[in-house]
Amino acid sequence: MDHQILYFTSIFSLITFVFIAHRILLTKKSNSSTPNLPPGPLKLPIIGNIHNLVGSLPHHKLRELSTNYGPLMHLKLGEVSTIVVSSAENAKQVLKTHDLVFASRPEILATKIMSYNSLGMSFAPYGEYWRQLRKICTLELLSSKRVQSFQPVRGEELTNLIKSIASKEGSPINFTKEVLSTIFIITSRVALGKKCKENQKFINVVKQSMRVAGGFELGDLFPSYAWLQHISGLKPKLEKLHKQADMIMQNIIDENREVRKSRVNEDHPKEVEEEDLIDVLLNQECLSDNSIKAVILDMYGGGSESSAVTITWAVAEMIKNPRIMEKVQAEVREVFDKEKIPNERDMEKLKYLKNVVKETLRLHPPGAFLLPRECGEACVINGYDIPYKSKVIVNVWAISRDPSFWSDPDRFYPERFDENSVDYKGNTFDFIPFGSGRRMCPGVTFALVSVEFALALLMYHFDWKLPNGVKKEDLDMSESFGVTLTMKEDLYLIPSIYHP
Ligand code: HEM
Repeated sequence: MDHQILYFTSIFSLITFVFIAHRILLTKKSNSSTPNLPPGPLKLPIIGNIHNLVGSLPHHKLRELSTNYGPLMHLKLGEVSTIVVSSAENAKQVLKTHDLVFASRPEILATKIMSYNSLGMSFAPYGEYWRQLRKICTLELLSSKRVQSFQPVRGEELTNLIKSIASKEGSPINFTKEVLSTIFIITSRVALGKKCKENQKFINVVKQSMRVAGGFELGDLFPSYAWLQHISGLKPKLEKLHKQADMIMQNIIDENREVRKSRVNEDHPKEVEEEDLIDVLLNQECLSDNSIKAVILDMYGGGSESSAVTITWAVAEMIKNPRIMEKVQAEVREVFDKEKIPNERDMEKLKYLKNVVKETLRLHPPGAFLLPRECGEACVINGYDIPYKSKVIVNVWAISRDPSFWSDPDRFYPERFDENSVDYKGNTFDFIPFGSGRRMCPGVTFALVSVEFALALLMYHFDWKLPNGVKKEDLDMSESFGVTLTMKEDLYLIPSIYHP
């Protein structure tokens, strides 16, 4: 036994030694040909700047570092050359001036496993395949017309949410969970159809994989050492979740194919308005089953938590600022009362509520770093060399709190948008919660309709207060960094019915 322990310790020490020696040699070699990189903190052998990220949340830490090293910063995270962008001007350089150079995404273990080797739109390499998917998504899946056609599904599920909350009147509810579940169910029904029996199981698998995939992964930081992927245990966890998700989705696809066949035989195919996203995808002959499954996962991964978390942050901010909540409630109640019944069509009249959503996305962008980009060819920005294959992180969270653009930047103040006509199109680089350029979020319309209408209903039907005598000043607004920037603690609130 002792011999065995000695044997394994020696092997382990030898591997560690070879690894460290190899890294030091590589670091020296690359240092000798270092181009004029953007400034950044001193890089340590092997780990580079990983230690600089320890201690607080990554978006906070990177903003702190950028105040010392500037809005275009170079870090080495393990093996990965990383460019951090922390100002609107530099974001414009990356996302507009050099849009084409930065149109790809780096390969990430989680999406490689979950999205069938990055077959989804979010992480597909820039090129013909991605263009095809993007076209299908913008013209077929997420066009305004299609988003409108899902109005009954959204209406029904949001009504269920209101009913469920009303039944718990007077007692604390887990607001975060209630909203997240509803948004997941809406996505599920829109993507997979109402009758899918396994929706709830699928939702759970997707939720789990998002939990597991958030954060920096050791294997992604040292891509040339594939064995590191096994150390964190992430790979087997993701593989297991992928298998479960794959089985459920494949069943749904097969079932849908059967139904379509029998409908064609009976000579009454589905009307366009009845089509779920899966029908639309099955209509595209160019897509393999794996591509269809990867795109469905995009809808969940991209759309569910980000929309739900925006609603939760908005309500938390309003709880802290009762004046704002009262103003929103007065507006919503006046508009909806006039029409007798809440209706998505009246959303255009809710100017102040729309400002509240904008202000929420400014202070709490769900994608604090957008989705990462990759430098497709060496280029120069502001006189600095950006190496080929560098990973690019745009710290949107820092940009939308930049005091040189935003007065009193940390204050939740929706009125700032009364005079500021900034929109979500990604042309004003101090406000880019949905990104910008060719990889900008294709789900903006879908997201805004869900977020704004859900908020309007929650403000129309209920008054809200904190439970157990918690004062608004004591509400914990700490963040948790993951696939999306969520509240660290679930938000608990007591509803009282205003409009039954
Ligand atoms: C409040 C809600 C949402 C926010 C804040 C958000 C934000 C973002 C951001 C920042 C990106 C990266 C953009 C870039 O790299 O420039 C993105 C990409 C993406 N989003 Fe969203 N998103 C939201 C909702 C949705 C919804 C509802 C869907 C679909 C149903 C969706 C689907 C996608 C997809 C597929 C991509 C990848 C696009 C590509 O790489 O070509 N998102 N989103």
